[in-house]
Amino acid sequence: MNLKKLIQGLDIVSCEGETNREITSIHYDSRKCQKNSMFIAINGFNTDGHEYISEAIENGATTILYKNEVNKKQSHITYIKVKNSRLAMATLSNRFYDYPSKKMKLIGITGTNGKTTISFLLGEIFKQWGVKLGIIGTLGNYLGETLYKGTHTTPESVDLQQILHQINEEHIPYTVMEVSSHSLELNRVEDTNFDIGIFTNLSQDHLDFHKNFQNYFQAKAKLFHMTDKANIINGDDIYGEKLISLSKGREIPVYSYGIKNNCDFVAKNIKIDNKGAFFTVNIENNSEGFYINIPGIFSIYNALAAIVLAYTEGIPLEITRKALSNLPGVPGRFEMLDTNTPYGIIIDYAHTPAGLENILKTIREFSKGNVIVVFGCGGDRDKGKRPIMGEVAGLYADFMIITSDNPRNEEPLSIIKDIVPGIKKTGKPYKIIEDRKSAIKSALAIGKKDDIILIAGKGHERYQIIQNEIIPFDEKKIINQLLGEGEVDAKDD
Ligand SMILES: CC(=O)N[C@H]1[C@@H](OP(=O)(O)OP(=O)(O)OC[C@H]2O[C@@H](n3ccc(=O)[nH]c3=O)[C@H](O)[C@@H]2O)O[C@H](CO)[C@@H](O)[C@@H]1O[C@H](C)C(=O)N[C@@H](C)C(=O)N[C@H](CCC(=O)O)C(=O)O
Ligand SMILES: Nc1ncnc2c1ncn2[C@@H]1O[C@H](COP(=O)(O)OP(=O)(O)OP(=O)(O)O)[C@@H](O)[C@H]1O
Ligand SMILES: N[C@H](CCC[C@H](N)C(=O)O)C(=O)O
Ligand SMILES: [Mg+2]
Repeated sequence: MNLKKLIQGLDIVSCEGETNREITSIHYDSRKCQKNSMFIAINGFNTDGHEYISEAIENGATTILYKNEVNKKQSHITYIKVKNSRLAMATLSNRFYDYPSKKMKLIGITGTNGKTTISFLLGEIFKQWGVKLGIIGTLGNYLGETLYKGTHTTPESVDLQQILHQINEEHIPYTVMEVSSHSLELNRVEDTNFDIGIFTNLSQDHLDFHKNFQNYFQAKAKLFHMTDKANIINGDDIYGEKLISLSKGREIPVYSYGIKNNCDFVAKNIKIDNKGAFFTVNIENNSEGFYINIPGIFSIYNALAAIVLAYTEGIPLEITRKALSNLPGVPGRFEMLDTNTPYGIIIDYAHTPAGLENILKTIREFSKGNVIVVFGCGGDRDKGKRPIMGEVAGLYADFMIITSDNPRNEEPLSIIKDIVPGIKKTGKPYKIIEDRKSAIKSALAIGKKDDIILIAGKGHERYQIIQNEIIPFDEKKIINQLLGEGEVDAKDD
């Protein structure tokens, strides 16, 4: 694309050098720059992109978009100074790929827990409907049936617009994407045209980044001002209620869902067993029955969000009903392993106090024996959630093994030390085993008939992040190996 055209109307502080040149790609990482590309220098939290400008040029960048001062400018390079390089990157990426979000129906999901699960429920509903759906989220980016692995739940703006463009190229009419609070705060989704926004819930997470709950909520709330067709909101969540009042000022419909409050779509006649949950919803004056084959009250909330979206899109209720009752399972979410053990083993991605509480409460309801939980907390992430997770585990489990999750650059034992005071409040027995594999091994050795062992926190992840290294760590394979038997259950491998 011609640079002059690309930067037209952009809020530019200064521009030096030739603007009549072709830009073949846009990059925020100097190591990825190609011939005739644009490098956008971002002043990050760890390092400063401005330090890599010469490397970007060596790799072929001919245009540099930047925010801070740049010394030693080269005459054959174009330098464009802006006030906010992340924001400019989002605007330029959107234009570079010719506004891809405008050419599809885009559904954004935000909230602390449930985003990936709801996107998978929608994936199954659309599959049954026979309409292609792109999915962008924690598990990667699905273009129809093809999975492209990603590094973030919500990609950086350039990557996001490139994926949306690819979705257009493949003639996929709908996309559902998880919109993380980081992405809303860091302008990754700026200028993206969302049709519908879905809100799941808000509870403690990511306060390392947002600093306080109000900022966290404000970041999430942005999505509901970016939508132009409808907002679908959990009316039982207090932050959902706030969003409903905020959305009322907008000229688009707001559909609320819930169990307790006076919502537009309310689940009633709830019956939960160890395989799933049945409930009815009043739709067009008919009491419609649904069964989701994932247990737990939280599954009903996830199902409701998907049902409302499907209903408002005109998807026949029969299709939604069939999809929800035959879900193939969401990788790493309430994944009950198929083992020959006298106890059950569940792998789940619960990594927040609310997530852990929901899953443990659900297991508690159907477990005939003891509930044993193996978990830790991520390093370099919200420290405040650690003792709360300890307390939640103590309240609902019979025995806990506290271990490492992704310690990143923290000392695993100091993370564990932050969890312990919460457990101590409950007086429940626990053990500390820093090495996650040994912790799992110990749980398998303790397990007795009818017990449930929950291995929480890492879900679909197949690695551990220790310092800056990503080390292979596949919980299913490890359990398999420890049990010394054949395949445990390799359905999503
Ligand atoms: C807090 C956060 O989100 N940080 C993101 C941010 O990093 P940053 O601003 O600190 O960047 P930096 O590492 O200081 O580097 C500054 C710039 O120098 C560039 N650079 C760096 C080195 C080099 O050799 N050359 C070069 O050009 C980098 O590409 C970058 O553009 O911008 C980077 C580039 O896009 C992201 O990779 C990085 O995600 C980090 C790795 C991360 O872990 N993010 C997590 C917390 C996250 O975003 N999670 C949410 C999900 C959360 C949820 O559960 O809801 C997500 O959407 O994935
Ligand atoms: N509606 C819900 N309410 C509370 N907890 C939930 C809900 N849905 C799922 N969970 C719990 O949270 C965990 C994570 O679920 P999921 O991956 O769907 O959330 P997410 O919002 O995509 O998380 P992330 O922010 O990490 O992408 C699940 O493994 C489960 O334990
Ligand atoms: N999306 C979440 C994932 C947490 C998963 C957990 N295993 C951890 O590393 O803390 C985050 O970035 O906080
Ligand atoms: Mg997710």
